[in-house]
Amino acid sequence: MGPQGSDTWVNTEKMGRWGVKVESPGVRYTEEVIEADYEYANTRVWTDDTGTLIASPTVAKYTFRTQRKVPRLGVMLVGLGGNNGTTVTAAILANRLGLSWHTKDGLKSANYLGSITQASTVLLGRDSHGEVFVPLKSLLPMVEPNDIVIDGWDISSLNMAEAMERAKVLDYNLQVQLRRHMRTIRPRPSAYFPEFIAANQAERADNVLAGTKAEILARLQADIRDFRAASGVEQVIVLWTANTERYSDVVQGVNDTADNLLNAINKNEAEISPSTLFAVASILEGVPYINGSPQNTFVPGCIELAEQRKIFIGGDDFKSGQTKLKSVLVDFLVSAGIKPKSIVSYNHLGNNDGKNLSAPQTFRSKEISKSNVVDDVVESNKVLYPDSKGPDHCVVIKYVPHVGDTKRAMDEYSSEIMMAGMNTIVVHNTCEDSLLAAPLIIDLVVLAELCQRIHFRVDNQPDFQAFNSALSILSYLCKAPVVPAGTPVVNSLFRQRSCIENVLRACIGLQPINHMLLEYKHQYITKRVDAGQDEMEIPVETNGEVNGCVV
Ligand SMILES: NC(=O)c1ccc[n+]([C@@H]2O[C@H](COP(=O)([O-])OP(=O)(O)OC[C@H]3O[C@@H](n4cnc5c(N)ncnc54)[C@H](O)[C@@H]3O)[C@@H](O)[C@H]2O)c1
Ligand SMILES: O=P([O-])([O-])O[C@@H]1[C@@H](O)[C@H](O)[C@@H](O)[C@H](O)[C@@H]1O
Repeated sequence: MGPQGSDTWVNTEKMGRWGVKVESPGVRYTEEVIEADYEYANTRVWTDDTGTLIASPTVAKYTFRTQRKVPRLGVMLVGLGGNNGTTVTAAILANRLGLSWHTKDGLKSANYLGSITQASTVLLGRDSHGEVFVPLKSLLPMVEPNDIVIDGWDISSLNMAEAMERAKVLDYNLQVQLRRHMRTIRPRPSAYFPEFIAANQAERADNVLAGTKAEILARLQADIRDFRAASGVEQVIVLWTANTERYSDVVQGVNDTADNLLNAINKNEAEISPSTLFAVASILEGVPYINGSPQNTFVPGCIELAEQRKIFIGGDDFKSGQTKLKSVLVDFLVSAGIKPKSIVSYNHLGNNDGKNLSAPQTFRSKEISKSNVVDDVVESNKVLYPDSKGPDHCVVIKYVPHVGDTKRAMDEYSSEIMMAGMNTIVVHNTCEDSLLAAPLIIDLVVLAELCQRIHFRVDNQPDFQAFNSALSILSYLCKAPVVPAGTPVVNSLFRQRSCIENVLRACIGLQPINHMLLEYKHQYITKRVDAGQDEMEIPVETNGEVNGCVV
């Protein structure tokens, strides 16, 4: 049987689904699991007593075990009625219904462009004709976004059809087709503490919960249980796509430990934000919580609570456009030995996110996440930055109502090149910001759900374990990755993507693609042999492999 009960492993018109099956002594398939032995090669570095840097190869033996049954997934969005919330909900409905709509540029159809799980491929290996690329989602059984059940909360009471219209993101002819489906979804009333977001958001806050923070926490937990029971979903993930909050102060005795955080909620402490309250509710209900905004939802006490309860948390702040490109350009420049000296990132947008970010305290949260994304690459090159002093870096966001969700981003990268030369790259980018973020929401929940089904054992450990609570594998999707203590923060986009690809490959017993192409870099002593309908040259002293393919 193939994944998810299919009876074939390769793409067929009938199924339209891909499934990759690995043939190897170290990979075992049962009805319930895919189990794979994997040698994890690494390099340990240390300095000996002469000051010489020593590098030593290491190998750890892992056994990965992935449950094959994909659960019916429910996703509860905090900020359901916002631009991102309405857009991702509409996209799932439009794809599920197979909708198409007329625009001035012709007939358009629903898709998941911008999602790496739904629209990207990975290099699997080589056959006798060359490289074979397969959809990333074919490596392991994953949730089908069309099957996701959406629910959530918003401080605005508009139903989802009204909220979609307010967002002004999707084409009118698509909205007309979606209206009757969207109007039946109405956000649940939410936790609203005005001091954590811009004052200008008060005008939409007509759907809020009253009571102490402990009473609100209990209500949010009840909402999660109610959704699970009423919808019949088997797994729930809560994801914050509500407004950016100001940073919470980390206060000893209030939110510095799990016990203090729970006590602080019971004492109705002021310095507990709505987003942290949602995180605590999710963790206490045993469901993963992902933060799509830049604020420090995961105060130390919240992280400790997640670790105690072994619940996944992920974030922060969707890495959707200007910052995503920055994490590529700076990586390219620095790894090419070119020295960025100044980076200026300006954008203006007119959606409600931009309106909320027009307040200094909420803008500061975003400024931090948009600025720190170059730190790892600067730190990686002491030839260019011996004192670790990186480039001048300026982030500007302006609220211009007229442009709506169609953000205008302008970036300037000025870099020092050889012999006192200067290189200046200017980028202009216009996009509907929510159409960049919505596919990331899909990827975040699809990957977080998959990680719940992956366990592994290392060397001779008797028991299988899960990933750490802070899901660092989600870093590719976030501006400010939340990682376990002591883990390096990686912002380089293609290092982050390689992490996802190679963890999925390890789960099916495949080594990382190393791009060395050694088999094409030396001359084989060959002989001509029959190979099916034609002849092929194969190496004489090998097991019949040529160009890495067994013939
Ligand atoms: N490209 C992007 O759109 C992008 C990229 C990265 C991060 N983000 C972040 O995603 C978040 C959402 O972006 P958006 O464009 O959808 O913004 P939005 O303002 O359109 O939507 C936010 C929604 O959250 C609601 N809300 C505010 N406080 C709430 C609370 N306590 N509980 C429940 N609902 C609450 C608001 O009423 C609104 O409907 C923002 O924090 C933004 O910074 C967006
Ligand atoms: O494009 P990007 O930097 O990845 O992310 C976006 C910012 O450019 C924009 O200013 C902000 O309003 C959005 O919330 C989002 O953060």
